[in-house]
Amino acid sequence: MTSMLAIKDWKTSPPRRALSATEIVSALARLDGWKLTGDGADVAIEKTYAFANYFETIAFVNALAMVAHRFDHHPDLSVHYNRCVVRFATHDVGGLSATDVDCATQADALLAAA
Ligand SMILES: C[C@H](O)[C@H](O)[C@H]1CNC2=NC(N)=NC(=O)C2=N1
Repeated sequence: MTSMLAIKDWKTSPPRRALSATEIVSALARLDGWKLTGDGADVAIEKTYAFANYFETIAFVNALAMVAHRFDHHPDLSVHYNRCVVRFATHDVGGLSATDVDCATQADALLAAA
């Protein structure tokens, strides 16, 4: 069993690469509510999660921090009273990688019905 504190070691994984435009379009079609934002070095995928109150918002942020730690992949967050804007990009490839799509999927899974 893997500890919740285990961190992904990208050094032992195949190098990541930037997704092509076609791969980004097809990944976004499979994701719920995620959109492309920015351009060039600022490109990212982004989603706004809505919550009932501040406690729910922060609970989500804390759960997302565990995903970020596990993947060693850290989203930009805009945290508000009842919403959180999550933005994923991969600095190491200067664009979007499969890791952004995987982390977006994991973020959605945090809120999926049991
Ligand atoms: C050394 C470390 O694994 C890398 O710098 C990781 C850390 N977190 C990261 N987070 C994001 N969003 N993109 C990255 O390229 C990235 N790289």
